[in-house]
Amino acid sequence: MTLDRFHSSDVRISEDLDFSSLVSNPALLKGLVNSGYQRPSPIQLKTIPLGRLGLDLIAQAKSGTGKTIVFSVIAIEAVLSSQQGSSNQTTSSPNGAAQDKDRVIESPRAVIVAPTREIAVQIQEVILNLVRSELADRVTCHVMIGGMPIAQDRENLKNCSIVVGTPGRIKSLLDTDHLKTDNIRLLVLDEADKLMESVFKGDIFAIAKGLGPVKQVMAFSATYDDALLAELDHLVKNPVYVMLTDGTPELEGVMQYFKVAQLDEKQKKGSVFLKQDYMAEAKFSELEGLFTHVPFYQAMVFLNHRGRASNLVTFLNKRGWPSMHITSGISQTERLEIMSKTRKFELRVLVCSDLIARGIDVDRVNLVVNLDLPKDPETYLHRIGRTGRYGTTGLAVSIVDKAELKTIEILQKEYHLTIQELSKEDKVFSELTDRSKNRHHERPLQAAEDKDQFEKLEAERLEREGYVPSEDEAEGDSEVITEMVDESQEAEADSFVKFSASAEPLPRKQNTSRKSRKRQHPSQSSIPMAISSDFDKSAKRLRLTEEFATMGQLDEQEEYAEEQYDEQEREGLEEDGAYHTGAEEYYPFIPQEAGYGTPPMSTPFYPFHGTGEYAGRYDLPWYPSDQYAHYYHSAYYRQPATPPFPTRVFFPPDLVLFPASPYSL
Ligand SMILES: Nc1ncnc2c1ncn2[C@@H]1O[C@H](COP(=O)(O)OP(=O)(O)OP(=O)(O)O)[C@@H](O)[C@H]1O
Repeated sequence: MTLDRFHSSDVRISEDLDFSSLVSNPALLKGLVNSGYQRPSPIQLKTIPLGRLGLDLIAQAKSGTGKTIVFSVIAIEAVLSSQQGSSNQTTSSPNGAAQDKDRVIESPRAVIVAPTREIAVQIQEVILNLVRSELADRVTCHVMIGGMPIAQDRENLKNCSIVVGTPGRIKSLLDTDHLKTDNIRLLVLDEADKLMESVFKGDIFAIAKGLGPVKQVMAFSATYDDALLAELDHLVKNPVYVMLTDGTPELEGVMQYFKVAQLDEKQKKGSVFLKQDYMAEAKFSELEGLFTHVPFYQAMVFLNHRGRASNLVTFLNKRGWPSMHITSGISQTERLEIMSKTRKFELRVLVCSDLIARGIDVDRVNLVVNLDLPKDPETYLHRIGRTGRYGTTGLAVSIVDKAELKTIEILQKEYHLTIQELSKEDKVFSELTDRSKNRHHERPLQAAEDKDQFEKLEAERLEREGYVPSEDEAEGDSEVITEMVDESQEAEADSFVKFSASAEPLPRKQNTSRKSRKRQHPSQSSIPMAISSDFDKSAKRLRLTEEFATMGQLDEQEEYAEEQYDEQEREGLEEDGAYHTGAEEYYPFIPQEAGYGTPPMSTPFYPFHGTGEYAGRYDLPWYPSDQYAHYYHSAYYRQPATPPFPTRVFFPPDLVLFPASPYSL
């Protein structure tokens, strides 16, 4: 439900029209009104009539301006119109509702593909809301995504008018002939530019081919670049283009700021490892300051590091901000649970990777924070588009280190984004934090129960305000580790280290999926070679290559690839209809007596630091010796670096694994 409140021109239309001029079926119209949609947005006004005519479309409109409704309405209308005149046509009541005795058994008429499971689930919810009151018997919609039992999909396909899913799962249902294509007339690609990237492209083209020639294809996104548009042209024949933004699709209602996190003098002298760690901590405490001063209802915090995501969640929960995190390493059931908690307002903060930078719609999110900057400007725009939904207002703050400032400059200069500095001394900051003023990013909470829930969460948090971290947490055992570093080489090593920012204009990374790396013998991998050549025995330290320094970081492409891998590789395991985590594939050798059991897939990889083949095969941060694996492990988890080391598990021929510390888990 959407409140009657300020909406920016991003979603306002000048015509005095409502949905009745766009939708002919009275039951669908009622569904729109019941879901809170009165007046169409510009993209809805322009695109729904074209889609209903059966035209191929490539449409672009800013984040949160209602693209989902466009293709949902077109898909539902396609189902309804295909039922007219067919032999199993229902007897409709005067208002368009079907009689029970005439319940329609459907084979799919439309397939909607989205790059992530969360987006697919969200689209299904929108469609079910639209058909709930009067069309539930005529339009069935099921979501088919990786990480969930495929047997359920096969069952659901026995009566399903609209399939919504992720590429890998849809392709495997097509390959196994469970998804019948005879009646499919419409293919929708949501977040189409993402679906044209190498991770998905093969599957998308295979799906389009599998569906046969006579299809309407519609593609939607907030961002396209020329190369991806050219790819799309091979798929969407003779498209009508509806492009609603010139240049950068910056949302009018989202104010963007950046804030620089600093190290103190003592920290600046730390080792490169420790400086990374200190910077992460400095960013955490900037975030805490921001949360304490700037009022918000819900926030999404993006970062590029799985291990740090779980550390941040621990940090925030201790301080009274109920938080959870979603990255690709989390099992699908858990991911859905976390999204549901976010939607129910049980969480104040969702910590996430770029997996959910796109498409996710949580109306109460009025603050987005980047703790690391993303790799490309499109992802930046998608991230900040998680607030300011449907022309409302929101705040986006990037907490950056000095190196990342360069990326901010690129976003400002080359992409013409208005990102202002936010420093505590600023007027802007005091305005944002002045509770007596009408803050531009604050929006009313929609439901009465939301207000109660907000008060409850705030009261709980205030009780914990003034949380003092334990000594371990505050200082750790970093001194011990610092001593291991030869300071004379500090500057040299620093020159190898780059955080996520780049002086180049935000390059795209190549797709290096876990699948491909997993199968590579370490001797074939460039990463171990690069490290070992930089291992200076006399100085007893590593010289960091850029690749090495960024290990442990999440890569957006890689995360998406992992989703695909999960879907395709586990297919065989799911024949019995049970859900297999795949842990047995990833950790076949971890012996029970080591004290772990088999870790679930949701276990982040980064508590482990390995050497030799183990690291190469399982995509762990790689070290040339157990000493250095331990060194990094200790620096990362703030454990003493002195022997005795934590339990070591040896695998032939030269495999060493350090267990995660209790601190990190
Ligand atoms: N006509 C409308 N009137 C009121 N609210 C609307 C309307 N259309 C969409 N909305 C609401 O706007 C929000 C954003 O819509 P939606 O998720 O479809 O945007 P989007 O353009 O697909 O965004 P993204 O690019 O992030 O995927 C949703 O909460 C939706 O309920």
